[in-house]
Amino acid sequence: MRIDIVTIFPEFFSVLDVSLLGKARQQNILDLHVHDLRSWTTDRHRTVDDTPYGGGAGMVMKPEPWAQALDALLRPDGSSTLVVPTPAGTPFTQAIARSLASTSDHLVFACGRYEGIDARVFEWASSRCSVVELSLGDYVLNGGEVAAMAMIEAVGRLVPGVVGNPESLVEESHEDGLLEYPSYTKPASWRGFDVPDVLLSGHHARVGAWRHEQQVERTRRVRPDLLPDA
Ligand SMILES: OB(O)c1ccc2cc[nH]c2c1
Repeated sequence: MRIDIVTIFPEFFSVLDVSLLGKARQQNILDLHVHDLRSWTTDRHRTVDDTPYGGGAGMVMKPEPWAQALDALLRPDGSSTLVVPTPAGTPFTQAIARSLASTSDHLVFACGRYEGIDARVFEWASSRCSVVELSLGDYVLNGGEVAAMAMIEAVGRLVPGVVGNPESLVEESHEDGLLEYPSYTKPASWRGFDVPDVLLSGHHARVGAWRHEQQVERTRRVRPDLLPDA
């Protein structure tokens, strides 16, 4: 999978050189490139923003630098997916992460700043690629970079070969629509707190049943909206 990120803060993504995603880059499993939007400006001040039509506070990102960047990065065959982090987007979920990981092999992340990107950019881009506007949650960040980082990690880890043991992806929160069960490791008794006996029983069927019960109970308590009869 190739991932391109366009931002005015390219240094923000230097963290993608470490950990699992960094290793995947070194192994050419993930082909990840970060671009400075100002590379596509033409004026002496490398301007990327201007005042909003209709008035109001803040500035809006100019359309032309974005169009120049996307013209350079989007695949001519229309197979790219343009991912736009925005508070006004569709809530990002594990299902969307799975969909992006399995149906797109080229993602371009457009990280906005200020009050956002001129809306015409996405109208223009929609004839050149799939445009997906996604929200990290019902709160507002100062720009798209933090959201893009979270989305890139959630998608990147699902790409085959990135996570060493694919089994570890199966029993995670949201993978089966439920929150994950509580996990424990040695010692069996710690500061007066004991690991549930069933986990020490060696009885796999009972362990499996207990873990599912824990998932349902935790989901009902913390995220009842995820339960099928919600
Ligand atoms: O909260 B967010 O996900 C988000 C995304 C993009 C921009 C651009 C300016 N503010 C933003 C906030």
